Amino acid sequence: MSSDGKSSQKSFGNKPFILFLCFFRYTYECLVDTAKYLSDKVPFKPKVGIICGSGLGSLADAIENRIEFPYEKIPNFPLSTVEGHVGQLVFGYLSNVPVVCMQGRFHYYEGYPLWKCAMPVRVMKLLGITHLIASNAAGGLNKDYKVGDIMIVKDHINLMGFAGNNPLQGPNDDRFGPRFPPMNRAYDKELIEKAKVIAKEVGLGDIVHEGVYTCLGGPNFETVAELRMLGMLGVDAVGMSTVHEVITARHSNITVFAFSLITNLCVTEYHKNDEANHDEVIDVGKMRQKELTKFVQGVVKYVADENKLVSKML
Ligand SMILES: O=P(O)(O)O[C@@H]1C[C@H](O)[C@@H](CO)O1
Ligand SMILES: Nc1nc2[nH]cnc2c(=O)[nH]1
Repeated sequence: MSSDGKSSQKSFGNKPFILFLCFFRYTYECLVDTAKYLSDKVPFKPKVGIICGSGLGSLADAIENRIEFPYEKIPNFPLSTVEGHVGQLVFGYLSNVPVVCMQGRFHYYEGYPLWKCAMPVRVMKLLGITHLIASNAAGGLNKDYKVGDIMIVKDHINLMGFAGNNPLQGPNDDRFGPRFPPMNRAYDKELIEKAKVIAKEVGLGDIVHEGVYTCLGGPNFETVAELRMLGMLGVDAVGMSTVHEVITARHSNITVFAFSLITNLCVTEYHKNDEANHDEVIDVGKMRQKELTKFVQGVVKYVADENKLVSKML
């Protein structure tokens, strides 16, 4: 939020007009409405936001003292339409830390513009989060990766942004963040280093990598030529999400940690006949759910201890 709280946007007094506007662009007032609907029903302020990727919804199952809001009940929220995405916002405690978790996310290929896909990040900011943990299922492009490995995201290539498709497109509201936010420190270096230690502690040590993620629009998986090009660009894992959520989070000065579960190996040879499919993506998520839950719990605990976030059960 800008210090003076001033905005370059006009604010409209009457509510019906605000809600009408929400169909075209999530104004600050519209998202305040959404956040207020939730905060009126949740007796604590979440400090860490979590986004569960495809097949990773089980990360939310460990949340205690939960309060669940199906997306269709939340004003102005889109709906999750993809298998492997439950479609609810879960408030509660993880490692005794107050959290809010998206059990299911939104994707560009579902027909939502990027600003709509990333709107829950702004709602979570308005609810009080200071840190975001984003997870996703991704294809492994780096030759060292195997199915079931974890890639901690050290950076991303905003491929969709190269064509100007960006969640921050359009008028900027200074109450969220600056017109031109820097992205060279998008992924918190300290959290990355600590996460590697935590990964070892939960038995993931020898399957954890650090790499570059990119998001394509989808819904198709990539061709051989596309993957070869991405490999030449230095991409280690390929997905269809996360980048626009991270850009939106960094715009609002949220500290970000993100990781990919490698659910399939990208096919970069014409003689190979393997084909990626969503069922396999979901299955790999199920295979890894126990260790990943412990991993995320460890990262959340570290964030709370390091930042002295309020951590008490109700
Ligand atoms: O939501 P994420 O990015 O984890 O899901 C990935 C991308 C597609 O939605 C899906 C394809 O199987 O996995
Ligand atoms: N774009 C993309 N997203 C994925 N999500 C899981 N696997 C893949 C993949 O191979 N490509």
